[in-house]
Amino acid sequence: MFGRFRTSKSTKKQSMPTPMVDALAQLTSPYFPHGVPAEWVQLDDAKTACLTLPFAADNTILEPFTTHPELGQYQWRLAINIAKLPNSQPELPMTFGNVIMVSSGKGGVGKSSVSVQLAIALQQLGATVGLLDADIYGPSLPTMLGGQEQKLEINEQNKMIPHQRHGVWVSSLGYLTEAKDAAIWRGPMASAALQQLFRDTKWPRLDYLVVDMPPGTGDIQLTFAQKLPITGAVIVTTPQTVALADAEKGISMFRKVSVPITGLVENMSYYQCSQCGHQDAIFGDGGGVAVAAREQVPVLGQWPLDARLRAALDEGQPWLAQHPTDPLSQLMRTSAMRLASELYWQVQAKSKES
Ligand SMILES: Nc1ncnc2c1ncn2[C@@H]1O[C@H](COP(=O)(O)OP(=O)(O)OP(=O)(O)O)[C@@H](O)[C@H]1O
Repeated sequence: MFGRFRTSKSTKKQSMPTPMVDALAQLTSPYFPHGVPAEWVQLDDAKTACLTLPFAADNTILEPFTTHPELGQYQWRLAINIAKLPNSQPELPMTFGNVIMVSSGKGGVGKSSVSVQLAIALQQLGATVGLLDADIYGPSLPTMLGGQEQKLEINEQNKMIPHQRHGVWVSSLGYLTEAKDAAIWRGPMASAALQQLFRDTKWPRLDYLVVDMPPGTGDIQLTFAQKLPITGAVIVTTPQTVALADAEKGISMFRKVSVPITGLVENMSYYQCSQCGHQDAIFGDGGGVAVAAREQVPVLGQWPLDARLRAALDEGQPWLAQHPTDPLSQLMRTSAMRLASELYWQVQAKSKES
């Protein structure tokens, strides 16, 4: 289901009819804010077309093509060839793929859970993904992904070999030390350790590196945002008023250091009763969406508070990995697709400005 061709080269090139080029340019979809560039499409033959995307996606992105009066005359297939985008530190070499920081002003809003699930979702969308646990005071990724008993190996070049968990390459202090020992690290020591973890992990060729940041907007987050090559940041918040003020602080911190905010995930948006399906906005209704609108940040998704998500993470077996076709997993994959496309389009827009 999630396998993807990496390139779309076909031997014979068919020329594209003008109505098709026009329809592509005018196609409307959240993933294509400016239409679809004709060079992303290739006709395999008179009836089949291939869309090659520079960001991670699954076949659901083809829906507006297959239902379009003009484009729907073709059978569509999807290929991806993920672009390596410029980052916030142009002078630093980009060896980690596109770096996405997942951040929250307030603790406990589900930042680590969202990081894990976005990383797995991006991998399910055909990308090679790394996940860095920068939440140095409480590295929780080993619990959420499992494999705590297996310590990270160090090679002859003193580089850490990341673990592969549920298809994602993971590096965490929690795989080096006990979580309780990591908590003693403070200030400059923590900041240096983080940068070391970032650089001294022997990542394979990644399309995306998702970084689970420590909660808050203090010095450590600021140093990290300034010193590392970041492509975009994701803000996680609950709809609760106390979380929203901190989410806004996070947004302004990233803006101060010129890191683009790719989008916002509103986590625990509502609770859905597993018995009757009734939805209850127990942390308030749409607060994250309102902040996003005010700050002009795209909403990547509104995720429910769901006991199945929590139980799966507690067991080190994330829901997405265990139930990839479940609607809840599709919802998280849709957010990841939105993240990948926003990252691409925002960076494109910025490079056109400069
Ligand atoms: N949408 C959700 N539905 C159910 N449980 C959730 C959801 N999101 C997070 N949780 C649970 O809430 C708890 C806190 O989540 P998590 O550790 O991801 O938060 P955090 O913001 O990273 O916390 P910290 O500030 O400690 O780093 C975890 O037990 C997690 O499984």
